[in-house]
Parts: sequence; structure tokens; C-alpha cells
Amino acid sequence: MAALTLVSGSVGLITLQNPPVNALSSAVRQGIVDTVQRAVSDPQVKSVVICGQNGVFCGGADIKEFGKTMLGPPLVPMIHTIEAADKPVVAAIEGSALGGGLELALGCHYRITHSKARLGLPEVTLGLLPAAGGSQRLPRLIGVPAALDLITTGRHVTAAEALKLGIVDQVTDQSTVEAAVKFALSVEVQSLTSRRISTLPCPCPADVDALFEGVMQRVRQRGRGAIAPVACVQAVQAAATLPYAQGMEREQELMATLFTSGQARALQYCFFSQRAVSRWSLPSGARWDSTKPNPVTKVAVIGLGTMGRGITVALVQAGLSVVAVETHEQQMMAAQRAVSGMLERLAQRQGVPLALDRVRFSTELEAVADVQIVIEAVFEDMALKKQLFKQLSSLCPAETLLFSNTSSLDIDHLAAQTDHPQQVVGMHFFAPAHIMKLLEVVYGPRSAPQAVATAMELGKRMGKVSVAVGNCRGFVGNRMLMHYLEEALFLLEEGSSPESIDQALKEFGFPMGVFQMSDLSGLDVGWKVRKAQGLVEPGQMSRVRQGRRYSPLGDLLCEQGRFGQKTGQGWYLYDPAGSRTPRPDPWLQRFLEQYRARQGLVSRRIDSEEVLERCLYALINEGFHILHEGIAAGPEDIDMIYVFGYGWPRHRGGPMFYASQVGLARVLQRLEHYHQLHPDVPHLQPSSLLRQLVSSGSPPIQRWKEAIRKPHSAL
Ligand SMILES: CC/C=C\CC(=O)SCCNC(=O)CCNC(=O)[C@H](O)C(C)(C)COP(=O)(O)OP(=O)(O)OC[C@H]1O[C@@H](n2cnc3c(N)ncnc32)[C@H](O)[C@@H]1OP(=O)(O)O
Repeated sequence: MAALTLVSGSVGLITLQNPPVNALSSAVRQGIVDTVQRAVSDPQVKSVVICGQNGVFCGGADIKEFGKTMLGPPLVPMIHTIEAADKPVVAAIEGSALGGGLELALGCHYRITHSKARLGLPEVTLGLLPAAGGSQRLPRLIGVPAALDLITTGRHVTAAEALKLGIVDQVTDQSTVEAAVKFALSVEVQSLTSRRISTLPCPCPADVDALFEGVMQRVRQRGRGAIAPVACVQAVQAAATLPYAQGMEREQELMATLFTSGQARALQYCFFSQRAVSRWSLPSGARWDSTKPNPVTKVAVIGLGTMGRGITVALVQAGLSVVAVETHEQQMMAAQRAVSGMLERLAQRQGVPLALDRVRFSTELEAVADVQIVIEAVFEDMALKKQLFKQLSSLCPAETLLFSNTSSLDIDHLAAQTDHPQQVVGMHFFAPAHIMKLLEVVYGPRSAPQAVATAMELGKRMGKVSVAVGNCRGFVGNRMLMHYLEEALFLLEEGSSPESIDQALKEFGFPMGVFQMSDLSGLDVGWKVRKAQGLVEPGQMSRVRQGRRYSPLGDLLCEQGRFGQKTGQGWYLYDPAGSRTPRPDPWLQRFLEQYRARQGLVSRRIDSEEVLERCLYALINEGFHILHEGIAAGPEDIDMIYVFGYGWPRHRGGPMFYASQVGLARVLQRLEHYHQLHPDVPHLQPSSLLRQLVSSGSPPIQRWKEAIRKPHSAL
């Protein structure tokens, strides 16, 4: 779908028509080929402008068509036809020119861009490379270092940066199509020889080999096992070292490997899942598209510890006015200094004006009386939170929404303290709250759809990936994590070490292993939760508590004051205290040996396969329970929680997608195996949903929902 019209007497205007982003579907590609041929052979047409409908140039190849039988003309010859045309072709870029969209523009002889447009080659984020000539043309146009940066990161650039880099020829604040038509008229008689990018030499810096070596090392480190960034470097290397035609062959060869890879499938699944989770629904039938969020301009944050400070910064950055409350004067002053510092650094980095005037700090709870939303972020203590919700209920007007940043406490208990429980929703941020993308929006049985809609919308305004989940202990993320942590402790008891467990998890693609992560979060956090659950028996070594296997190892470390990074000792040593570099601790090794000897445990060699299976399958199994109970609406919700909140490697698609790739039958069989070996560990007993899915032939993940009940709250 592309239309050709004649404008200004001699300009053939081709408009791509495939809302919402004019993706290059087979019909669009066919439309482009047909209209370009007509324009080129029409003697009245002296130049051509290509633009997109509805203010968007083109969002790239149609991702929805990937994996299906290829219909219509391929992109590479289509773009070659445009570049080879003997009439000037000008791309008029509004909105976005991404992926194949930018590659199409690079095949044009000129590019005119609106000042608000964004350009980029984000294929790497989908497990691919710019294989419609982008990896060969961009380095020829802007040089190897800049092209490597854009292609290996997939980052989008503004029109201003695109002009500076030399990607575009002109930026306009006015109508892009009008500017492009005017430009086309002005170049109708000019030679096109130097405008065909594929014919240009590739400008390389003198130390190009060292550059590629350095970039390759960086992308391998950053990619944590992702193959697309490596292929991107190899493709640009081909552009730098080979003639264009051979470079194109290499581009196609590399793309062939990526296109059918599991990583590309995982990353494309993440692309669609990230968008799918915003389409929430509640057990009552209320939905994202039938519920209007409340208008919000002013929000209060109560409790200015690490979380409260981060939330305040995120709200200010989203353009909201914030009342930040901390009841103790000294702590309030300290928070004010910290928040101001964070906002100053962010303003400097982003080149935007400082917005300190949007936050008002106060020690008075009454200061929240005129806000539309209160976000409670006080210490994780049920009694304290209950008392606060009671106070808020009498202080705030009935229409004020009361959100809690609790990471595990029962939202319904908090709602029950208020006169308007329908106004209460959980808003679980992840630390640091102004950086981490995930937000779990926790609804209880009494939460009003409008309260949920407003929390989801507020998350969107803060740039978060918000996932609506039902209320249960630990919600989705922490509930699953608990079993991952427990399995890691059991593996330690049985003979493994923090280093070897962490190494296996890092090789899988996590940014850090479970023990390093626990040291970073603080071991005292989980200790406090276990104490509240009545699981901690000080000084006791018993390995069965509340009728199931329990490892007291974490408690024993806490009893010694080993809380992790902040105390300089946890599962690792940190020198000085607070440093981020973990060092193996000989004391811990001796402690584990003594512990095993006292428990009569015979140490055995545990390989990384067992580490991964036990830690990950325990977590995944809990994910199936959560789906079965309807706490999460679908596997995409769980996967996005893990990708955006827990460092699950995106190229593995999230835990539930990973299970589908491993094969549900295999996951079930390994869980059965481990449960047989450890019958006192209930979380290794396979979930009935997993069994059900396997017995119905392990349907693809997109069809699991058919076997799952409607979402609801368990408490
Ligand atoms: C030989 C191979 C050559 C080339 C390979 C490629 O080109 S791969 C594709 C590269 N392009 C991209 O990665 C861009 C992906 N899209 C985006 O980043 C954003 O969608 C965009 C264009 C910046 C617009 O953002 P916005 O926030 O305005 O909208 P949203 O993301 O919600 O998208 C709206 C709906 O459009 C769907 N969609 C977007 N891009 C594509 C695409 N390339 N193919 C198919 N569909 C696309 C998106 O899923 C949304 O659909 P919905 O059903 O409403 O969720």
C-alpha cells in the first residue's frame, strides 16, 4: 500500500500507507516497487519524494510477518531500485524512520527530516542486524565508529544528532513533505553520482582493527551471550574491508543465522509482550480500553528512604508536582539534599532545565491533603503502614488514590484500614526507582478499575513498563524469586559455592548471580521477612521448618552481622565496606564446611546444569502456579516482570518463554526428577498447569491463556 500523486508539476509523491507505523509489509513493499517504477518511467516526473501517512515515515520491516512465508518483493532489491533511479529520490522523514524504514531512506538520494523525528537501526534489539543494506550503507555515510555505535546499540537519534552525524541533509520545523518537495525541485537537474551511498568508499579511521577489537570486546561483555550485537560488528567490519557487493553477501549470510535463531524469537516476543502488558484486564471484566484514568498533576510521596527518593525523582521527571514527606526533620533535610543532587545530575546529563521547584518537602502529613495520589514508601512494616493508611483515610478527600510501594505486604489489609478501600492499589517500584523500568501494579478484590487505570497511566508517564497483577504474598516477582533463592541455598548445603552458582547464572545471562544480588540488596531484608513469617530460630541449625526443608544459612550469616555489601561481608567480601567488587571469602568456605559437617551433609560436585535447572525451574514452576491461580493474566506479564525487574536476559525472553523454548515436557521431567530426590521441597513439585499443558501437547506460549483461569486476587 503506497500511493503516487503528482505535486508541484514534476514531483512524484509516494505515500506509504500502513497504519499505525507504515511498517514494510509485503503489500507496502509491493506498493513501493510499483509506484517507484511508475514514477521513474513517467516523463512528467522529474524527482520523487517518499513520505509516510499520518506523520510517521516508517517503523521498519513488518515484525508481525517474521516467521511467516515471505510474500511480495524483498527489501534489498527494492531499495536498490530506488538508489539506482536516474531521478532524484528524497525521503521526507516525520515521526520515526527505524530499521528497514531508515534503510529505505538510506537508499534515497537525499533525506529531509522533521526536527521532532527519531531515526535509528534498532534491529539488534530484535535479535537481527540491518540487513537491507543498512550495515553497509550507514558506515559509508557516517564513518565506521558512529555506525558501529548506532548499529550495535540500536539507539534512536534525534533529528539534530542525525544532521550532525551526516545521516540527513536538512532538518525542518515546518511541513516535512513541503520542505522535501521544495528540495526535490531544487535538485532535479543535479548529478546523482555522489548521492548513491552504496558506491561511496567506507571512511575508516587509521586504527580500524583496534577499533573493531575494542568494540567486539565491549559488545560481548554487554551482550551477556546475545549473538546479534556480535553479528552487527562483523557486518560493519565487512563494510569497512570489502567492496559493497561482497559486504552485502556477508550481511545476508550473517542475517540468515540470526533470523531463525531462538534469540531473535525471544527478543521479538519481548517487543510484543512489552506492548501487550499495557492491555490489562481485571477479574471483574474491567479493561484498559474501557476505563479512564483520573487526571493527575500532583502526587505525594511519604517516606523518603532510598525508594521514596527514587520515586520522587521519577515523578518530577515525568513533569508532575510532588509533595515529599518525611516526618523527621533531619531525615527530610538529608532526603532533600539527595533528591536535589539526583535531579541536578539528571538535568545535566539530559541537557534539560532543572525542575527543583516542582518538589515541596515537608515534615507534615497534612501537606498531602490536596494531591490526587499518595504513594506510601515508608519502612516495610505492616503495623506502621496500617497506621499510616488509617491516617491518610481521614486526612485525604474520598477521591484521593492511596498507593503503597510495599514489595510483599498484603494490599487488602492496607485497604481495609481506609474508608475507601476501592482507592487502594499497590505500586511496587524496583530500586533504584527512578532508573528501573518495572512497576508491578497490584490490585486487590476491592480496587476500583479507575484506580488501577490511573496507576498504570502514571507508570507510563514515568516511562515504566507497568504490569497489573493480583494480590498474593510477594506478588509475582518476589514470590517466584523466593524459590530461586532457596534452591541456591540448598545447593550450597549440598556442596556448591557462591562463586560457582553465581558463575553459572552469569553465563546464562544474568548481570549478576544470586549471591552477589543478595549482597547488593542486603541480607537483612530477607531476614526480616523470614522473621515476620516465624521462620527464624536464632542460633538454631534445624533444616526443617513449618514442615518443609529450610536452610538457615542466610540467618546464620545475618546473626554474625554479615548483611552484604554495606557491611563489607555477606556471601562475599567487599573491601572497603560498600565497595561493589565481590571477592571470595575463605571464612565462608570454612563456615560452609563446618556447617555441612555438623549437619551430616556429604558434599558433592554440582555442575552448572544442575545449578541452572534447580534455580530456574523452581522459579518457573512458581510462575505456572501464579498463572494457574490467575495472579498474572498471561505468561507475557511474568516475562516482562522478570526482564525489566530482575535482570532476566532479554535474549532469553523471560522465564515462561524460556520454559517454552526448553520444552515443557523437559521442564516437567526435570522437576519430577528433582522432586523425587528432594521430596521435602514442595516448590519442586510440578504445577498442575504445567502437567496440563504437557498432556495437551505443549501448545505454543501464545495459546497457554486458553488453559488458564481468569485473573484474580488470592488473598
Ligand atoms: C531484512 C530485515 C530488514 C529490516 C529489519 C527491520 O526493520 S526490523 C524492525 C525494526 N523496527 C523497529 O524495531 C521499530 C519498532 N517500533 C517501534 O520502535 C515503535 O513502535 C515506534 C515505531 C517508535 C512507534 O512507537 P509508539 O510508541 O508510537 O507505538 P507502539 O510502539 O505502541 O506501536 C504501535 C503499534 O505498531 C506496532 N508496530 C510497531 N512497529 C512495528 C513493526 N516494525 N512491525 C509491525 N508492527 C509494528 C506495535 O506492535 C503496536 O501494535 P499494537 O498492536 O498496537 O500493540
